Amino acid sequence: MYRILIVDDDEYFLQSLKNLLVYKKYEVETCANPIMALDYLKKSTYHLAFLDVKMPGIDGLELLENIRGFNKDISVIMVSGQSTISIAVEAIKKGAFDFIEKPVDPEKLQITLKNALERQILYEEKSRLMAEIKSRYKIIGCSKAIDNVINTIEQVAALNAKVLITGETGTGKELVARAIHLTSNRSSGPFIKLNCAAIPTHLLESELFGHKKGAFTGATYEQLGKFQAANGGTLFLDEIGDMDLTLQAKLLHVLQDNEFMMVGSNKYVKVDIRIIAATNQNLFQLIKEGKFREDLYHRLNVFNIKIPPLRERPEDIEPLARHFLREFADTYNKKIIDFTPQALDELKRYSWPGNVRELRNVIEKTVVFARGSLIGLEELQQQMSSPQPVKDVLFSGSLKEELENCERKIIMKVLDQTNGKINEAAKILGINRTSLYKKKKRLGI
Ligand SMILES: Nc1ncnc2c1ncn2[C@@H]1O[C@H](COP(=O)(O)OP(=O)(O)OP(=O)(O)O)[C@@H](O)[C@H]1O
Repeated sequence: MYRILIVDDDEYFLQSLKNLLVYKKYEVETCANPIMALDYLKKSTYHLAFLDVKMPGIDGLELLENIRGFNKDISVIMVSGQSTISIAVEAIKKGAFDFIEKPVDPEKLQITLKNALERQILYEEKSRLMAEIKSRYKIIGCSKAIDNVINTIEQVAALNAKVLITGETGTGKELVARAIHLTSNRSSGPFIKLNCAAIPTHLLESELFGHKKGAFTGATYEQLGKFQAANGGTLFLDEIGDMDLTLQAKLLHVLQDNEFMMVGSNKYVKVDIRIIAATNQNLFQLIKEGKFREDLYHRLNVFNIKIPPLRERPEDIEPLARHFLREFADTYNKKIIDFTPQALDELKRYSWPGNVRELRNVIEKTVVFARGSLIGLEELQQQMSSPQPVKDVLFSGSLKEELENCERKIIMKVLDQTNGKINEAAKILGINRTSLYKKKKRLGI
């Protein structure tokens, strides 16, 4: 049953509106004191509130502002004896759902109530779905950015539309792609990932489309490609910015016509797949440089999900760190319950160039070596690749040069520690192998 709170200093109005609503089978409470109304709203759950605009102490608009400070969910309908358009507009701007005038016209009240409660049902359904997506796919974070990402996952999942996910390395692009797949009506089909940067260009075509026996030297048997493997499901093209121009043209053709030819074949094969692509590169820049086809970009970018780097959403660090702490304490059977306040501060202060992947790796290593039930600052710093705060660095060249020097030194040190083992070094640095290869090349290591 829907619960409604009516706040008005006019006892006669309170009682008559209450009678009307109780008659319509709503559960109603009344409050003649606006300050006390705040307590009511903090202690109990209501689906809807009627607030009188003119009340002694704090008026309805101020009360509305206060309520929005701690409760974004409740639908609020403002009620006024001498309404003006400007008050109504202001109320809507402050988050009211609608505005009704005294004396209340029962028919108008009925329509407003119906609309408000319908919005409430939708709102609750949306919050439930968002919470479910967060917990089912373990997408952790309380920032507005993460809420926006989840919102978009929920919107695009049911559509068959292509999605382009952008964001720096380690921000969670693959996690989001999997969440879209699992929330969609293709969830029982396969989710196939192809990392376009990890496969040499000459092999990528056959990886994507498959090849016939004898199609090229070494093709001793027929092999199906990722397109066929993903039939009925989702194909996740990671690092799409690294795909070579000739292959981009072929991919464009498949996206237009949903058909392709295996290497060495002259017959078209039809497939039913959804494409999700991701990149940590700036595709606009690549288009400008003639390295990425603009038409392909538009085909892939029907919906765009941009995941900001962790340093731009520091409020996510604490919930993520605690989540990974629980995960690894379980995995390694350790009785660790939390971080010390100093360790938490350090986590929040660091800029996380490798984003969530780096944070996850640091927490894993720290848990492995931890002794007590709390992770302290020192234990944590031992596992962080660059615990120095940025403000301690003395600049001598341009910022870009300094950053590159710093990056070069760290990568060389870690490579030295791991005897040149790329996989291990990438893990310590919190980036993937491909990114490490690219960085080595760019920095001349
Ligand atoms: N919001 C999040 N909540 C929980 N785990 C996360 C979140 N974001 C990222 N992760 C974890 O961080 C790690 C890296 O994420 P993922 O591989 O999805 O990043 P990516 O952006 O695809 O990286 P790359 O560009 O290097 O391929 C994974 O272990 C992933 O589960």
